[in-house]
Amino acid sequence: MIDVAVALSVSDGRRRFELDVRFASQAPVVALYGPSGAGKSLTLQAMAGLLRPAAGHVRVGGKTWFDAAAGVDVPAQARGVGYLFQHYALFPHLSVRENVAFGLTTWRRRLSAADAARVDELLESFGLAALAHSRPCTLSGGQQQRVALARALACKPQVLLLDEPFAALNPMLRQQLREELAAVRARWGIPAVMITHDVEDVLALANVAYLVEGGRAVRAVDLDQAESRELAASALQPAPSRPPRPQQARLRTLLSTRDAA
Ligand SMILES: Nc1ncnc2c1ncn2[C@@H]1O[C@H](COP(=O)(O)OP(=O)(O)OP(=O)(O)O)[C@@H](O)[C@H]1O
Repeated sequence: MIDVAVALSVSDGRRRFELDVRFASQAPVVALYGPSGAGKSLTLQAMAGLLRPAAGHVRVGGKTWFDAAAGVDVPAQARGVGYLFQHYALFPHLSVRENVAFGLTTWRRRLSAADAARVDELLESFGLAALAHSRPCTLSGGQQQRVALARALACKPQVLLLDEPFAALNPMLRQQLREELAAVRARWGIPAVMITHDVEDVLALANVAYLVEGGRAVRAVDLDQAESRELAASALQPAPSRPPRPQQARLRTLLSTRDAA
């Protein structure tokens, strides 16, 4: 169960943005979908403990990571989050294998045999074994993305937080990597929250999608109950100026929760 209710305000002195996002889902893959600047990345950062909300809570898999009322605020490094950043953020001076193993090592400890086996399994799963000793700058975009995914999974996270995981890839690679991610995520049984602008990502990977607009989750779409990809895609269009269509009545049934809260 992923249960998020975060309220916070960010300001750089001239601009101010109010975030008040709530959603709760048992789904293995939750998508946060919506226009640029809607508050999706801030939500993920608050889940990861990189931003401290003024109010609300973050609960994942029965554990409370943050609860403003109860004074709970588990440090980011203790939350068990596998975070995939938009631009991968690989360490350029480390090899592929060292990047994947990064979260499992400390400056004085070598990898345990079990951790080393896990790293090797991830390298194998993502087709990276032959590149294990290469540096990130010598890899293609798709290969770099696989390294970032493997690194996010290496520390056995409670949840994967994926910020636009496929945005930098060409359409063919996107499709391939969606399939790889879906397979590996399911095999390791780790729930994920994914930010995306791309309806295809939602349709390929998510069980439920929350449309985020203006700092709020304004609508939930249960994709497991979607009657068709077309209907699900229609349901995810932002509200303004959507022309009335014959499917509208059927679409309403897709919107299992009109207000995501
Ligand atoms: N430190 C900050 N100070 C002021 N405004 C901020 C700060 N951080 C983020 N914002 C603003 O908050 C809003 C939400 O940002 P956020 O990064 O969550 O959007 P997003 O939905 O992830 O967008 P995108 O899809 O483009 O990545 C944006 O308008 C952004 O400019």
